[in-house]
Amino acid sequence: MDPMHGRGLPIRLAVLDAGGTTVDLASRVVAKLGRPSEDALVFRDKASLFITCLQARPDLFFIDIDCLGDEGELARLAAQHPDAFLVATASRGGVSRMFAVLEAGAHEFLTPPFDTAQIAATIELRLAQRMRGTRRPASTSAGGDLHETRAELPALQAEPAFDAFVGNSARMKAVYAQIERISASNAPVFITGETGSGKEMCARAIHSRSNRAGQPFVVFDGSADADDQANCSLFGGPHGARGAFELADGGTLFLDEVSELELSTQSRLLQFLQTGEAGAAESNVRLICSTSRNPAEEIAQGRLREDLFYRLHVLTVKMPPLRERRDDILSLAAFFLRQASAQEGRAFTRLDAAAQECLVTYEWPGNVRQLENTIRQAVVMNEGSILRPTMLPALLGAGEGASSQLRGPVLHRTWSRQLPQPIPTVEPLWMQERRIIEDALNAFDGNISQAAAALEISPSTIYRKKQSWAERLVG
Ligand SMILES: Nc1ncnc2c1ncn2[C@@H]1O[C@H](COP(=O)(O)OP(=O)(O)OP(=O)(O)O)[C@@H](O)[C@H]1O
Repeated sequence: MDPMHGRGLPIRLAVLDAGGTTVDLASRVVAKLGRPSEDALVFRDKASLFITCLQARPDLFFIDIDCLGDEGELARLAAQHPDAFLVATASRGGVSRMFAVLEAGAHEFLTPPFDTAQIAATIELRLAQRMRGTRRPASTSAGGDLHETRAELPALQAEPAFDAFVGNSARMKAVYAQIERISASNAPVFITGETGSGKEMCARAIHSRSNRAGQPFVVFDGSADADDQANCSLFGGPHGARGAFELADGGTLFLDEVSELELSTQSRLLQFLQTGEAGAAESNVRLICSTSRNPAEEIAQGRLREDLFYRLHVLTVKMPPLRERRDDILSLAAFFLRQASAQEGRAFTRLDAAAQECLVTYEWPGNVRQLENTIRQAVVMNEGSILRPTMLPALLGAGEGASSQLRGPVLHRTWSRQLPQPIPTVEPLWMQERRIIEDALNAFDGNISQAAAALEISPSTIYRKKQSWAERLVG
């Protein structure tokens, strides 16, 4: 049997369009396909498109590229829906734009005037080729497939992708490539990135891939000691006390938060970079420094010596914040869930769809460390095999407001050391409604038709509600 190839199975179409032209085009094209189709999922903004489609798994996308933003977002959508057929539209084209859009993962790039018959024929052909033998079973009805489609979500990759790093987003792949290139050199490395984004992990990966791998890797926290103490701790003290440079001899010294060192200690560091001497002795140490602050601002404020910065800034890595690589959130969450469950003796194996949605839409100002702490807290405080949104801190579910309050260019370091605190609120009506509907969906294992029948509403009401929650959560 070849269920997806059969013409009886309705096509699920998702459209992103701020104006209306793309919706109109999509419906005219789908009408010509000679296949049944479900009611189109129409989105006015990209955030609700991403969230809802993660579960709905459309077969066909019509995306107004101007509404989506840029080709990077298109690549993200294509990566999330490798089996779907992706049509990008724009009011204006151009060869270079067309190449960029197709390279990002679109199958077609259309600009007016649209030849709907031609487009339908192309899609028909490609759908038949691409969808043969894949995805939803033929018996699945339009309203009753959430369970099946969710089960078909690609298995979350819970294994490290590179050294100890979990995450296969394009941004992290670029970081992995940079680490590989940088490892072979002996030059200083300067790592920037918000707190908790993985700077120390990056330094460890550079060390473990370098020819110093068998030698010590010493971490020195520039924010930890007062000046005199920092000087001694780094360069050695009176009475032969060994400093971090000596301890790291032959290996790598990772100097975290370099701009928090006093300027006199920064001068001694500069001296090391100029002469190779740390304290009285010659030192064979590779220096990797980091900051979670903006170096330009630190220099402007007089907290970071400009000459030191330029000496350090030979090879650089920028760790992207988690909110700029949301593709990694669920893999990381699955990894931390498995790890925390094993360590805490719990039975959690997966996150339900609503919990996934909470995690994917949150801003994560404390980055990967905050995600790790959040999952661990949920695992420790709860029992069961499925992690649900009610087990997560209220801050994540609150979505609106919470994220914008916490968003900011420079996050204070101490933020990541704290777990998000629940915000006491009266639960708005739509949230209560969402909880009731989600409980019903859970009770019927995600089957929308059955949940709708039990709630005495229509399946399409559930779809509409889900769409409106997604809009509220990002709104
Ligand atoms: N890609 C990743 N995969 C798995 N774990 C990660 C990843 N990135 C970070 N972590 C984990 O997140 C936590 C924070 O990482 P790390 O200490 O490297 O961040 P940082 O940027 O150095 O933080 P800070 O600025 O506060 O010093 C660690 O427990 C680390 O193991």
